[in-house]
Amino acid sequence: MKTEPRVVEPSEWDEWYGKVVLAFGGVAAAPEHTELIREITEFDRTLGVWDGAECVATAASFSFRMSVPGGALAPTAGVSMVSVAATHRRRGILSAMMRSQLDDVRERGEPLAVLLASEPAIYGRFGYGAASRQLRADIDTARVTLSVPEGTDAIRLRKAEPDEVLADIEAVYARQLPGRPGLIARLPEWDRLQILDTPADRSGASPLQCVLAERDGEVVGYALYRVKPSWEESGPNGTVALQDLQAVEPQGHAALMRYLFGIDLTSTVSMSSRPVDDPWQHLVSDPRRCALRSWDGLYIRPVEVGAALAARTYRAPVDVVLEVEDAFCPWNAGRWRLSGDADGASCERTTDRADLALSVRELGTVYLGGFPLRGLADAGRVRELSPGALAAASLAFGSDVAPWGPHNF
Ligand SMILES: CC(=O)SCCNC(=O)CCNC(=O)[C@H](O)C(C)(C)COP(=O)(O)OP(=O)(O)OC[C@H]1O[C@@H](n2cnc3c(N)ncnc32)[C@H](O)[C@@H]1OP(=O)(O)O
Repeated sequence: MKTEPRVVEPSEWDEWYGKVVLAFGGVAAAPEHTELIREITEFDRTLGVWDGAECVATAASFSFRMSVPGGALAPTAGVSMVSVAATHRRRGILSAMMRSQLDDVRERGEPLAVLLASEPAIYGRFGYGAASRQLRADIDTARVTLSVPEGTDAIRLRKAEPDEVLADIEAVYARQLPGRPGLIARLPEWDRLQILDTPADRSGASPLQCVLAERDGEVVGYALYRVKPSWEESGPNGTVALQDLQAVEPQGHAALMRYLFGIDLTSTVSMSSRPVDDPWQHLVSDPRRCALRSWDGLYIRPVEVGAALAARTYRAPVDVVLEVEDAFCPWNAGRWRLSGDADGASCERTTDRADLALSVRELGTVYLGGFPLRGLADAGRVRELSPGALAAASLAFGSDVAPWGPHNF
């Protein structure tokens, strides 16, 4: 069998997408969901592997722009829908697709690739590092109270149908982009994917609901959520399942959270993908009763190390030579001098002595500023070769705002 991945023709897409669905458990999405996925498909970035007439593996990427520390939007390949048929697994097909895809991303001049992994163990070997975490919480709103900041009462809340206020929602999301590393600028049609609402998406909960936060008539935040009712011997015990919440100011955020806490007949607000520094954590009376925990979030792969490191800014001045190891994309291997500060950076090849040694995967982990280089050094994954270099670089790479990837793909 020829395992060479090749680009998928539009006429092959149904077969191709059917294999994606099968690999993820075989539960077909609603027809409108499938149609939307087809519409957002970039066919020249959609790979398949065929065994005769049968598609046995899939991998797609999208032409995203991702917010990096400093606020620039860096061209980034968004990798998704990766699968290999159970009949063809563990014979190197994923590796062949990753090879082909990363070569293509490089040719396109995109310095970074990003993905959300179905399983954390898959992508490290291809140079992807876990770069953010996503906060999960189940807040006991019957017992936990919220103290909102002064001025919150000036926010007006308005219920709306998500599709009728999509432009307002998107305007708030777009305003967030430069301030939070990891956010992905929305491509055309992807806005509709975020509010897709078919019975299959609901798992027994209500249709998607939307509440807007307005100040003086201007939309400053929104929450998208469902309510899952539950009736028990002791009374109503429903759950508010938060899908997305964005606010451009503290009072908007607090007003939306207070609203969610107060929805009648519910006693839990549940969330599975929030930034680890989500501000409501500073407003609650009892964080223990919020059942806080976290998952891995974005996985970042510097595809062109020099361009990737020059695309972001640095929290403190840095001038460091990195010895980078990259077995899968050897064009990155070797020494790079990174010089930068809060205004910009350059990263060029050098023959100077190295200050720090690390693999490209570790560079991916620290790229968005969510994990310190210091922690990786303590784990033995970064080596300090010049005394003092680690502390300076660790400070410079950090971000005051935690990276977060709420954009589904
Ligand atoms: C961004 C996304 O789309 S995430 C979605 C990923 N897809 C899925 O989870 C769907 C279900 N799973 C699958 O389709 C497949 O099992 C895949 C795509 C994860 C792996 O495909 P395969 O063709 O079997 O992988 P391949 O044979 O190239 O394996 C390469 C190496 O990765 C390892 N590997 C592959 N999958 C996994 C895994 N799930 N966990 C740990 N290691 C893995 C293999 O053992 C192999 O290691 P080796 O080089 O040391 O021998």
